[in-house]
Amino acid sequence: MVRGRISRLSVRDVRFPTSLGGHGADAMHTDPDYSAAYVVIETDAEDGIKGCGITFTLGKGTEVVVCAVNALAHHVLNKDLKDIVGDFRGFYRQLTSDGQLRWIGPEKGVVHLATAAVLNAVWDLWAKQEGKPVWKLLVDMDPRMLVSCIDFRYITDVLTEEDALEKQMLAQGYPAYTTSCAWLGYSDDTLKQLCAQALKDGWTRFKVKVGADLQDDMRRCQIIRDMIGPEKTLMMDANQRWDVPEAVEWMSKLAKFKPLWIEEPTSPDDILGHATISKALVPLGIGIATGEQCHNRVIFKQLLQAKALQFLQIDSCRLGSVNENLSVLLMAKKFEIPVCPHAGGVGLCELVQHLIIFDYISVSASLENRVCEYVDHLHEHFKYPVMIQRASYMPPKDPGYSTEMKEESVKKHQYPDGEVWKKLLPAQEN
Ligand SMILES: C[C@H](O)[C@@H](O)CC(=O)C(=O)O
Ligand SMILES: [Mg+2]
Repeated sequence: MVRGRISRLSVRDVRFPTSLGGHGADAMHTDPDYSAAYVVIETDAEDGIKGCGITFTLGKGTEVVVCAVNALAHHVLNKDLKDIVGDFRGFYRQLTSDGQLRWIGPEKGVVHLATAAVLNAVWDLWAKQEGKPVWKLLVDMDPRMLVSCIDFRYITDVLTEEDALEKQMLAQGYPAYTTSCAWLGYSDDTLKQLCAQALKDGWTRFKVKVGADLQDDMRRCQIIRDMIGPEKTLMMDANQRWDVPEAVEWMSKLAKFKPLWIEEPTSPDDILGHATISKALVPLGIGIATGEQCHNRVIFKQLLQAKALQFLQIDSCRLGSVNENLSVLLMAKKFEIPVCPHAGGVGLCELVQHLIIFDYISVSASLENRVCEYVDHLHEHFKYPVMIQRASYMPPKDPGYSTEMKEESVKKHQYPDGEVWKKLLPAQEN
């Protein structure tokens, strides 16, 4: 039973100095410090249960997301949780359609990242109170209640509430792929060492970062293909580095390494550009994957309508939490496009596993061409870290959205006053 009135919302800027090890680097984001705006909401209920939510950032700018969370706080404070989840669509819309704040969105950028962090905390709180992991809360939910969480505004031309009520169920662990071996910040030796270890650990699908330098890409892709052999799956990720013709030309040269997909070949806003690239590369056996920087459900709708992608990558912290992701999962089902979520960062694996397990059980009922990203960084800072077995995500059992961070990790990494940053900042200033 949901209970309590939201009595407190706090938000902290938590940063991990991942750039020091080259972790997370790609052709456009060369020195990311994986970070999060970390939201905790409390209620006046006697159970003392807190809801924790994050959104993922790359270091600088997290303070801006923190400001945006604070600007949204008045929509959450003093609300009964029962009223929020009883009209979740209305609450979602209240956050995303604030008559003043929407000017600096709408439903995109910093204000949408902040919305995701707040709503992720609400979902965590709700699931903890129900004593279920979020995926199970969703699976068990009456379909009418489920669709009542979705804001169908702007997508009724492809998906209506009636369409959404026709989906079905099943259950299992979820196949994963690894990105951890081949960040652009890694030397060839590190790449080889991590790839050998990943093979030993049973990984069969690997993603490599490309796009900064063609000769470099050819060499690194050759190393990986030689190591994993012809049968295992290779994906490539350019992180928006190219113009449209450049993407086609570059990938035509990398086609010999047989990538399943090229991810984010160009600007995430260029729907027709993605369609052009897709038209050119699909005949070479290369699909287009995108979504980790897709603003909202409307852009996903248009990518689907334009046949601009073959693999759809939802992100648990960029869209408006579970609510908006539900609408995208249902649209992907309708267009028969497999969902292969973006994960990694700080906590993205922890969150998105709930969405993809729900997708499999309740929406797609298929594993064909479906795989969820896994990145082996920063899980030790979470109270309920992901569990990977035989290169698959095992369904989380703890109540909530797996969003809660260990308090000592938050304290240590809080920016700029945490122990880690107090040591690092004077060194970086010199
Ligand atoms: C900056 C991030 O590490 C980015 O490269 C992640 C990404 O594109 C992915 O995991 O995919
Ligand atoms: Mg990517």
